Amino acid sequence: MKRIYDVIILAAGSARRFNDQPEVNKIMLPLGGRPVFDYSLSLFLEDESCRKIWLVIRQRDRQALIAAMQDLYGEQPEQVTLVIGGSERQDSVAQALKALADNPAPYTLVHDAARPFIHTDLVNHLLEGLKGFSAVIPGIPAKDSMKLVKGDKVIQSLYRPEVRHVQTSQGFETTCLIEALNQADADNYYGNEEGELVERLGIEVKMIDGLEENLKITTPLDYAFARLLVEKGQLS
Ligand SMILES: C[C@](O)(CO)[C@H](O)COP(=O)(O)O
Repeated sequence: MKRIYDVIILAAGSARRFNDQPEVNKIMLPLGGRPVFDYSLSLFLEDESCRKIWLVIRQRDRQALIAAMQDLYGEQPEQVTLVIGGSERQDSVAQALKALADNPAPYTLVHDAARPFIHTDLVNHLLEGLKGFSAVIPGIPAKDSMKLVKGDKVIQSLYRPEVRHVQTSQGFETTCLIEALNQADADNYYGNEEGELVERLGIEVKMIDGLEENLKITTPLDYAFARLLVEKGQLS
């Protein structure tokens, strides 16, 4: 099996929507006896197609993360390079791309460390999709109706069958991801996620089916739900 992709795991978020204690990083919280970040880290460590893991962290979490990896693996695994993130998601991805630029893999995946229940099947579907597209992202159908609003005014009702909740991992040809980030930087444009930055280049982005269980731990309620799922043996 060829090691064809690198993954950028984003673990440097400010967790503004999680709590009012910036010193607590949700990706370090315990989930079934190990930290949240280890769920995706271990999946990519075990994936034979994955060459390197660029783990983007906050400077203040560095020591704690190194200590956690020592506990889990005896040492920091050699595939893992720590990168200090920027203030926004996009700045963090840009930092990682800078770090990998000398020797990029053909493909780069971007994953949220706060999505512990990513599955190998999803990673394989992304890689399959990248044979025909420069950017492939997963999404799941919206269950609720979705509306665009400005303040308290409804601007537009979205046609639900065409609406998706976007997930990570997202997969890219590395050259395409670098171009998308460079263009966004040149335009001083900040998007929600990397797929959007590729769209801005006029490049088609393929949507594949995400997984309902691939939830993101954004709020304390999400964390409670994730713990319940692990405790009940629904997910591991
Ligand atoms: C990329 C993402 O997971 C797609 O839904 C989401 O936008 C990440 O958001 P965050 O603000 O970086 O947590």
